[in-house]
Amino acid sequence: MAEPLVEVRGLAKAFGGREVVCDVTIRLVAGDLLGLVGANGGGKTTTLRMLAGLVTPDTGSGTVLGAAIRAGRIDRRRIGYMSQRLALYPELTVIENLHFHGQVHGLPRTAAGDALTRFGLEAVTAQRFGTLSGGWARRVQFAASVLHAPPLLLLDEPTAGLDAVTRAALWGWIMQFAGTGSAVVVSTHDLAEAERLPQIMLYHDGRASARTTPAAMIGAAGATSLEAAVLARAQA
Ligand SMILES: Nc1ncnc2c1ncn2[C@@H]1O[C@H](COP(=O)(O)OP(=O)(O)OP(=O)(O)O)[C@@H](O)[C@H]1O
Repeated sequence: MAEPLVEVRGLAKAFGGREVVCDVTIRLVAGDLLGLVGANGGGKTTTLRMLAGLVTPDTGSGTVLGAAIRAGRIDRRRIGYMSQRLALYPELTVIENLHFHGQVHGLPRTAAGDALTRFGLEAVTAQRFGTLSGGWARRVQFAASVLHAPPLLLLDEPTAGLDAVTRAALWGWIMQFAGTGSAVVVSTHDLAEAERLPQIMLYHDGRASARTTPAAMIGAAGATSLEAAVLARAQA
């Protein structure tokens, strides 16, 4: 059996005495593409931040890339993390940001140029990151998060607010990246998008359903779409 890249059990996190993630268990091996799906405020971002080593779980156990999740030793350099906030340097141009990112990861200088071509960023090469439109900024963020070919890629609502063409391109790159043998976790509240993912966990108020396929969830609800299945669950 393949060695897990992530194997965590019973993760929980509270802020100000309110539990926002409760008893979440995730196991990922190379090639997995898992969607964390559900309404705003359900705990998806907090889960991703715990996997990224940015938030320490209050309880739970297990490892992320071999490091104990509660010991604060997760090697963040081996993780690609795309947050909902625009996390690159606004005053640097696109190529400068990618060069900087490449340098941090010890990549050859050619890596940034390769990424420009791969993700169709030539038109904005010399533009300051802070002046990009939302769609271009997301593309650049995605390029930065995969530049170092991390074995674990965590994407928080990567397609939120994007037009249909950019969204389709981004999903294409996400699927392609998962196919290279890394594990990818992607959060989304867009159920039509989630329906295309091979595996999902449905979040509601900090609790996540067992991992399943969209088809199984639709079938179990006797519904015709993931959206209808989730609505049926919410009204049950
Ligand atoms: N650092 C924090 N301090 C206090 N509360 C927080 C903190 N981080 C998250 N929360 C709260 O935890 C809850 C879960 O938030 P989280 O961002 O994990 O959900 P989400 O499913 O990703 O939602 P969204 O889709 O809106 O990003 C929310 O009510 C949020 O306000």
